[in-house]
Amino acid sequence: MSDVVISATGVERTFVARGHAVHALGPVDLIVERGQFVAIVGPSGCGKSTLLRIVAGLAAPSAGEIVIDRADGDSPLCSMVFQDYGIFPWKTVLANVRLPLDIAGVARPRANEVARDWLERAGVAGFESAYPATLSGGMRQRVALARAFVANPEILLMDEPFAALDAQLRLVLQQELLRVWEAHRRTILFVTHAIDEALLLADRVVVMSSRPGRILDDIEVPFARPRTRAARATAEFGALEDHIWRLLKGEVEEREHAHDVA
Ligand SMILES: Nc1ncnc2c1ncn2[C@@H]1O[C@H](COP(=O)(O)OP(=O)(O)OP(=O)(O)O)[C@@H](O)[C@H]1O
Repeated sequence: MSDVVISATGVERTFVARGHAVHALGPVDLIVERGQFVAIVGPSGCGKSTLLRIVAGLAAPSAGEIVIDRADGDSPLCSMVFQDYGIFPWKTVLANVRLPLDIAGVARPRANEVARDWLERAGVAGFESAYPATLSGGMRQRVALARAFVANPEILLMDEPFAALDAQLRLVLQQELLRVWEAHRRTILFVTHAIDEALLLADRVVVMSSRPGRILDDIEVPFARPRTRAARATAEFGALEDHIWRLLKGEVEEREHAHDVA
């Protein structure tokens, strides 16, 4: 029996801006099983962030239905990790990571212990008293990851979390995320513009059309982990990358053509 955690049926979202309705998303049907790592790729403005916000309960669908099945009623539903870290500059690293536990009313000694444990796992041990401004982008994103995992959410929603990092750092943090995910198996929805990142990390890659974002393809990634440099250099990996690239390229070209005609 499969264990479905996210079940979206006919989900759509329309925004009204300056008197005009913008059909941003959908209809989208999406089933995600518990513990799956799902990457979402799609052209700019196709509604990827909107979809994450709907899953998080931060935005309501204009049509359709989304059902989230919680395995543990005590855990928060979702934690979000953004490209710009989303950590508070006026709080120390420890206080930032401890925040979800403070909100949950966990006693301070226990909260500090759990937060320190996650800082160590995320590779930021020793920086507990530092303020975010004194840290590099990579360190800040590690703090954001530690805070997301501390919350022990049912679902981790990651919106281009590594997009602002340089290529080497991005590789390091991708590996760190996989290491933590393999140990703790949270369900992850991970939005990225990088096809290779999606194929490196995810169990499934959901490819979206240009706005209004619909699902063009939903691909099971057939490569065993760890997906080493050698595995990524194979013809199979290249062919899948190419397939996704062609889908996205077609979408972008079609949209540009529509603009030319208009
Ligand atoms: N609050 C809002 N009011 C009006 N329009 C909005 C609002 N939020 C998003 N949109 C529009 O909805 C569309 C989808 O936006 P969204 O941010 O979800 O796309 P995205 O795929 O995440 O984009 P990107 O890849 O550029 O981050 C865009 O055209 C955007 O301008």
